[in-house]
Amino acid sequence: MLSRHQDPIAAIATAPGRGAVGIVRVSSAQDLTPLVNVICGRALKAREASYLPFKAANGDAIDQGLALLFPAPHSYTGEHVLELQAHGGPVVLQLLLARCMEAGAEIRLRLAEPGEFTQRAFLNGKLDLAQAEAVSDLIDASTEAAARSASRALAGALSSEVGELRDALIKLRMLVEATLDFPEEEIDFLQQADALGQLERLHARLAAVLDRTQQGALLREGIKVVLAGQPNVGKSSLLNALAGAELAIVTPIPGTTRDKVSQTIQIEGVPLHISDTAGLRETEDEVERIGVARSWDAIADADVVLFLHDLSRIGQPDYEAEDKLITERLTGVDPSRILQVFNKADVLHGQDLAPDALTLSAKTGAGLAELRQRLLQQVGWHATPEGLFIARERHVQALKRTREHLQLAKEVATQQPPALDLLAEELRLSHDALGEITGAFTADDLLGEIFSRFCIGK
Ligand SMILES: Nc1nc2c(c(=O)[nH]1)N(C=O)[C@@H](CNc1ccc(C(=O)N[C@@H](CCC(=O)O)C(=O)O)cc1)CN2
Ligand SMILES: Nc1nc2c(ncn2[C@@H]2O[C@H](COP(=O)(O)OP(=O)(O)OP(=O)(O)O)[C@@H](O)[C@H]2O)c(=O)[nH]1
Ligand SMILES: [Mg+2]
Repeated sequence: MLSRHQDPIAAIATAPGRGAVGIVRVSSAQDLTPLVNVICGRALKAREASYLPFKAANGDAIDQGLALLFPAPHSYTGEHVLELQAHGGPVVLQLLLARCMEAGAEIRLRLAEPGEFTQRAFLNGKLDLAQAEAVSDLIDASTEAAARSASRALAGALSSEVGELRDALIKLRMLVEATLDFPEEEIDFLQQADALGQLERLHARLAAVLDRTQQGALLREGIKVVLAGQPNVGKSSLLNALAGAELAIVTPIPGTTRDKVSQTIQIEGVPLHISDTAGLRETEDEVERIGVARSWDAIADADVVLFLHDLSRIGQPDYEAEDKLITERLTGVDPSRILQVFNKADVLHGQDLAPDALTLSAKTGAGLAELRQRLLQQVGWHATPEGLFIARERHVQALKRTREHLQLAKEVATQQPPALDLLAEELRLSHDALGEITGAFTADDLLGEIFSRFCIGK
């Protein structure tokens, strides 16, 4: 019996809906000649487009289109791949897919699951896991910078950085393992080869790759920013100013915003998921109270909280007391995630504000450019998008685990005499963690999870 990963599969590869051209594709470990003969009416030359009618079971043409056969292993999946490029109507493509299923019944053709074509490309060694993820990230890219860096990751930018680290790690492992086999020479051997120096250089290189990977992950995941503060300080006005659109309702009435309003904007290609929230205050109004509870949830979940203050009310006892209450409740939030922002600078300029406080006007736009820079700085964005590759939090975590084991290895190696078996073990664990990025050591359920997030036909 064939395993799930060897069944022939078929899907519509193009986006649902109407389009100029639509593609049905089939991938199979077995020869596709019989299927081609039935649907195309003749044999196809390898990797050459042929214009012909796609035949229904009764011999009628479903459509006239281009057929392409990529014999294994020279295809996207590494298997035999047939592409039927038809006119891009949803009904035509459904008919064509149904026709493939019917004609492919004999080879037990089934519908592909999301990401299954790319999963096969991975399983057949056409792409490693980081590249396969980049395929999905390229399709999902929401900014130009994200698309460019996904394309670089697809071309293997992250993979080759990881590959270089891995090669250095393997060299070191071999040295330590060899030393373990000749205990009488052990210390000399390691010293001669400058094992500690190698370890330190590897550690430094890993730090550089980790930094670039973190930048790449920022580009993919973006940052959650929450606008918080008392009613009427200008949170909704600031959201609108940052988004450049009238998204949230603005009025002089305190308590205008009840529900969270969110919008994704980009700064230098980094996606910022901004949420405007209900003004924080004690209230008898039930709807507003629910809104305020949601504000606190949003604050707890944010990467950055912009705590807004109203310059025109600073010094007023009621206002100050309310701000103090909010400040007290914010002590549960990591202070490095909070930015103090003083709004309405057009009315009144800063008095004795904290030195790192931001002063701006949502109304005139003064100070917004500085806010944008501070937001990027706050989340550690220091890259120029050129040469960057897209990455995921998963990659960052794997690199951090790699670093932890290297750190432990360094500690063992500096002891006198070093415990060689421990050193070997830490290097092995480090190597395993690194391997998770490209999929050399990756659990099946994680693979399933990664590919299930792709679109169907990819
Ligand atoms: N029509 C069509 N366009 C497409 C795809 C596709 O599957 N079909 N792709 C899919 O998502 C992307 C391109 N990816 C591809 C990757 C490898 C091969 C391929 O045939 N590789 C062979 C031969 C390489 C060569 O000629 O140098 C190989 O790897 O052996 C094809 C498409 C984007 N455009
Ligand atoms: N002069 C001046 N007025 C502003 C500025 N920003 C907001 N306002 C005014 O302040 C009032 C409240 O603004 P909103 O943006 O609705 O305030 P909010 O913080 O969202 O208020 P709630 O939704 O009630 O919590 C409106 O009348 C705005 O026009 C500013 O920079 N300068
Ligand atoms: Mg509001």
